[in-house]
Parts: sequence; C-alpha cells; structure tokens
Amino acid sequence: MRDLSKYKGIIPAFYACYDEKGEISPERVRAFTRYFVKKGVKGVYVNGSSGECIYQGVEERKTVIENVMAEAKGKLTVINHVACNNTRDSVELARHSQQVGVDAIASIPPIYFHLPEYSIAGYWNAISAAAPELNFVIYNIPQLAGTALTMSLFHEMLKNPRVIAVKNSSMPTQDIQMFKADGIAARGEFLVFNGPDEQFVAGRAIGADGGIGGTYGVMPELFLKLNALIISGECERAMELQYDINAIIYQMCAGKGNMYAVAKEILRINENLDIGGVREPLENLHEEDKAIAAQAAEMIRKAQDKYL
Ligand SMILES: CC(=O)N[C@@H]([C@@H](O)[C@H](O)[C@H](O)CO)[C@@H](O)CC(=O)C(=O)O
Repeated sequence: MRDLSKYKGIIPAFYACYDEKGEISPERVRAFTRYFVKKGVKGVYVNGSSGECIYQGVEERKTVIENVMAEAKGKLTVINHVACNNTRDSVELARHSQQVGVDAIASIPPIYFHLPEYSIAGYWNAISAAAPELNFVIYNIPQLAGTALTMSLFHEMLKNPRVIAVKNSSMPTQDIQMFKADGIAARGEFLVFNGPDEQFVAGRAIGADGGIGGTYGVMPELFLKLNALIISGECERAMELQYDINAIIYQMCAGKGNMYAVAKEILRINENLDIGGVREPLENLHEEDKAIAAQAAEMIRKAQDKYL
C-alpha cells in the first residue's frame, strides 16, 4: 500500500507569477514558493485554473514547475496540472513533470469538443503513461471544463493503478462521497480533494481528505486552522471560520477585476509579495478594485486575529 499521507491537508493552488511585461517571472515563482514553504502548507497545486494554465504555452508551464521545484523539492508535496487542449502537449508536460520530480500530475478532461468517455479515458491514460512513476489525479471541474467525471468513466479510470485521487471542484458534495466510497471499495485507500473553498467544511465532513483551492493562497493560515478545527472536532468554531472565510471570498469576487487579480493585490498589501497581474483575457484590477482588495486584506487580518 503506497503512502498517500503526503497529500492529506491544505494544498493551495499556485497563482501565475508574471513580471511587469506579463511574462512568467522565474524569480517571482521562486519567491511565491518560498512563501508557501514558510506558511507551512502541505503542498502546492501548480499550473491549474488559479495558475491561469489555459492561457499559457507549454514552455511557460515548464518554466513554472521547474522554478517551483527549485524551492519546493523535499519541502512541499507538488501536484502539477499538465492538461493542455491536446494530447501531445499534455503528454509532453507529463513527461517533463516526472523529469523534474513532482509527486503527482493532474488533468482536467479534454475541453471544447465533447468527447465519448472512451476518448477521455484514452487521453488521461496516455498522459499517465508518459509519467509512469507519478501518481495521477483526476481533476473534476465540470463548471469550467464543460465535461463531468461520470461514475462509469471513474470506474474505467480506477483500472489505472497510478490514479490515486480525484480533485473534486464540482459543487455537489455528494460527488465527493461517491468517488471516495467507490475508490475505497476498489483500492482500500483512495483520496478526494475538496475543490470549492466555500464548502471546505462540508467537503471534509462528507469524506474529502484535504483541499486544493484558489483562495487558500491569500489566507493559508486560515485554511490550516479550519482543517485543524475539523480534525479536533470543533464543528461550531469550524463553521464560524468557514462563514468568515466565505465573506472574504465574496469580497474578493466583488470587483470588476478577476478574483486572481484581487488575490495578487491582497498579497502585495498583506505579504509585501508582488507576483504581477493576470493574463488577458482575464481582467486586471480596475481603479475601484483597489479599495475592494484592501478591504478583503483587512478582513483576512481581522480573521487571523480572531482565530489564530
Ligand atoms: C472553479 C474554481 O476555480 N474552483 C477553484 C476554487 O478554489 C475557487 O477558486 C474558490 O472556491 C472560490 O470560488 C478550485 O477548485 C480550482 C483551483 O483552485 C485550481 O484549479 O487552481
């Protein structure tokens, strides 16, 4: 039985780190990785939605993971999302991921065309075969990918022994229970990561082993505390913290600028960490968003004072 404990906990989704020209900044990638090491999170989820992967090229994504590993190796569990909109590029990123020594690779299903389940399984198994030494995480995010992980497709993928987890970003928490129950029945141990940050407590309660989230990056201490409250059985306090976290998320989403642009402004304010803006067509900060981000940053500081 392989040791899956290295995946159980708080795994922030890594944001894209750009320079002033909007190019990937290796220095800022390394600085952001050191930030997470210092915060004491379990690991990082790289090149995912929060990493703006869909707007980057293959070589850019290789640069990101290479510079994350330069700081994270041996200190953080690293899951690298490798899906591109075609099998060939996804396979290349999977091969490269094994070469740089990540712990696991992850992949959404193919996007744009709606393909039959045997084609989706073929896509995922080709990616996994390119990194035979790595664990594979199925990424279920139907609201963005346009394709849901069905139970029949999930059972087909369980035939691949490298498949160890589902990162479940669908909104029904029952999906977590279904993947967890059938994964355990098939394997004895199987992981599910909670995707929607707003329902971390609910997801953990119904069986998620930890979480991967796009807002963890601006408040890692709060999600570490939330997970600790769940483990210690302090349900009332956990619910209270989840409510305060959700108020922060809603504030982050209240601007004209994309949530990730607001997140990066919060990092400048609270952490003196500048990782640039977001890549078009994502919307960068509008002038009025700076006050919104400043208020979210203050809400985080107040929550830290209240719970930590
Ligand atoms: C649809 C979406 O982006 N979901 C996020 C959530 O963390 C989301 O940002 C959060 O719940 C705020 O709505 C994650 O599940 C996905 C994610 O962080 C990633 O792939 O980088």
